[in-house]
Amino acid sequence: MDTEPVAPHPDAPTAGSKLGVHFDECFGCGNEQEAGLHLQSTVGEGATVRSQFTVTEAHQGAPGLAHGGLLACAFDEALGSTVGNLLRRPAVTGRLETDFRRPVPVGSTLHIVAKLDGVAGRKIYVSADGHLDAEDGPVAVRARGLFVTVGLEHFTSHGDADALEKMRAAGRVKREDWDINP
Ligand SMILES: CCCCCCCC/C=C\CCCCCCCC(=O)SCCNC(=O)CCNC(=O)[C@H](O)C(C)(C)COP(=O)(O)OP(=O)(O)OC[C@H]1O[C@@H](n2cnc3c(N)ncnc32)[C@H](O)[C@@H]1OP(=O)(O)O
Repeated sequence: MDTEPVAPHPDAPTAGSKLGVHFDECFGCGNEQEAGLHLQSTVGEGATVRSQFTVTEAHQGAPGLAHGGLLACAFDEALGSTVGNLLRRPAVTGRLETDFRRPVPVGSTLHIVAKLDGVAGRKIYVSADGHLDAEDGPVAVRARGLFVTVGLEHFTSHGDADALEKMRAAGRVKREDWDINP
């Protein structure tokens, strides 16, 4: 199936909108994960989302340097948030590819710009660049992801049966936020 260009959903948040936490216990963005990444995201121009996170001592691999898997986690979150918020489709990561181009030291902030690249049926292609310490800083990490659209039952049948209720109770993602039959 050919990949088609994709535009944000008509009800997607507009450029400049700050995106909230989608789940308090999420390692990527949640407030209740002390050692988590606490990624903060804002919708950018076009089909983009801008995210930042600061590397702490909890994220080390080698002394003083971010663990590559943790950096991949940041991109998973940034790309997933781009898909979820801009397309309003429930989707999970099928494939995540990362290029580590420069070391990322503890204390540095990664500025991630993620964009929608296209869709082919249930497959959603996204990519992102992570700039070191400034929006126009050198690219330290680059990632490409394939997300696959799923039904909401993916989360309740494979994860927590009460997943949707828990997110709704916390004022987070609601069933009506999703375009379930795009
Ligand atoms: C105001 C706005 C409100 C809106 C609300 C927004 C709020 C914010 C929202 C959201 C933020 C979220 C942030 C979270 C970020 C983190 C995300 C994660 O980390 S997710 C966890 C890790 N991923 C998994 O656990 C998946 C495990 N895998 C699976 O469950 C399955 O393998 C699945 C669903 C991916 C696919 O399984 P199948 O049986 O449904 O479908 P099949 O046929 O296998 O695949 C469909 C198509 O995709 C391709 N595909 C699947 N995996 C692939 C791969 N690894 N590489 C290449 N192609 C792959 C296949 O070849 C197929 O393509 P062909 O249709 O045939 O062309």
